[in-house]
Amino acid sequence: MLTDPRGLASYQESLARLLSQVEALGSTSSLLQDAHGRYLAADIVARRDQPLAAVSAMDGYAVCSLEVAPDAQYRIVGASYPGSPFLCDLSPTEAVRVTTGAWMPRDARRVLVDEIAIRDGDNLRLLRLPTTKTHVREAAHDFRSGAILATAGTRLTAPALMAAAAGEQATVQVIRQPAVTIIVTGDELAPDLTGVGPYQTVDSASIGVAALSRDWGGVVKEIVRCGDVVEDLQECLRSALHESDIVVIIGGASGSERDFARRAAAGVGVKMIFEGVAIKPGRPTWAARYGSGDRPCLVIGLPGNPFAALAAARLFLSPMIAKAACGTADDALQWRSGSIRDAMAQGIETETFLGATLGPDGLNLLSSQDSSSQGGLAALHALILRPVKAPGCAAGSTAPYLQVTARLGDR
Ligand SMILES: Nc1nc2c(c(=O)[nH]1)N[C@H]1C(S)=C(S)[C@@H](COP(=O)(O)OP(=O)(O)OC[C@H]3O[C@@H](n4cnc5c(N)ncnc54)[C@H](O)[C@@H]3O)O[C@H]1N2
Ligand code: MOO
Repeated sequence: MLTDPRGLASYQESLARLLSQVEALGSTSSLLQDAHGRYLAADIVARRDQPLAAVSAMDGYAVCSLEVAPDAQYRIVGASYPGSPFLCDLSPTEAVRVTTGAWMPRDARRVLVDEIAIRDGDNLRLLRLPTTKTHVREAAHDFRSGAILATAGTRLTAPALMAAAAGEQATVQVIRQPAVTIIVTGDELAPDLTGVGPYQTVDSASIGVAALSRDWGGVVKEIVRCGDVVEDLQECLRSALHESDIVVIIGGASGSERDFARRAAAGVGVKMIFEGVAIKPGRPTWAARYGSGDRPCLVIGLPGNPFAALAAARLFLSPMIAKAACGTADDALQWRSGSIRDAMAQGIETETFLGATLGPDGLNLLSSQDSSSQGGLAALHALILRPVKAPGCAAGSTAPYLQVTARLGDR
């Protein structure tokens, strides 16, 4: 394996060290309607049979005999609709009007669908013979009370929420979402997006990193802006460390006399996990842990250059949040293989992640890969991995990529 000239560890090694410090948070109960996107801490067990009784699968007429003669005639004795059943005993010449989902009358065995029925007042005769299909959904044909509808660890996506609701689960046990505080450092950063002064920079990085955090299941408690003063940064850090599961510091990550993030963190008693990673962009990324026992807090320091901050957040922060929110980082580490539309030169001495757009015909590299570039970010869908000194390749070659926002692997 090639060694980084600065002695920094690889992405995989740094990520593994970081993730070994992350544990799934405890559980909490939530109303089902508020649990969208959350991970189940306990199985969802059906509290009822579904359906509770046999129901009609079609609009038509329920009759009690499976055998139907071509000249059969019936007297319609009532109507059963979903929510208002008509629960009579039927004689062989009686029929009950039913619509889809209505409880079948007792003893009714089949439904003669509207398409073959001719109704005249209370009398019913047939246009032609029915098929062998009964058009009846038997009681509990979907699931029985006690059936497991979703297992612990499942993400409550739209389909999973529907299953949980069908099982009559008004409240569910879900894993607590990690509370994320974002601290942004830099004297040059404008306090808000309106009225940015001539020597100021828009704080775009925190907006993107906050959104990415939410995408992966974090709750962003606060975005705190702080100047380049160690003591101020330490004060922000101290309160963030006590109120959050994850603290993100953007900027001030490299080593100049104006970069204070790591110095400030060291001064408030965090234990470094790594300081810099052999990747591009994102080399100055650092990580640390604060406290132990019940409520440790993890700190991730991102570079200030916006594309570098976003890429490093996707590579490190998303898996951290995913692991804290569901017990495994797998959902955030779904590497896929994609066809790259452009030819690529030989890889450099550092493992590189290239921004790309993902379309139906493969991946297109963004025109600028500069770590400060933001003009093309609206079309950023994926990060392509270029290993150290990867051989140059022609257009149409395949390479591993990670999607930036979408979860590919909902379990
Ligand atoms: N001599 C060296 N210089 C640099 C090195 C190095 O190894 N040796 N590393 C470079 C790399 S790589 C990166 S990435 C940058 C990032 O360093 P910092 O984390 O210390 O970033 P800052 O100095 O705070 O800011 C860099 C740049 O980004 C702008 N910025 C900062 N915060 C935000 C924000 N929230 N939103 C938008 N833009 C932001 C800031 O104004 C600067 O322009 O260091 C290289 N230098
Ligand atoms: O990590 Mo820096 O991201 O290359 O500009």
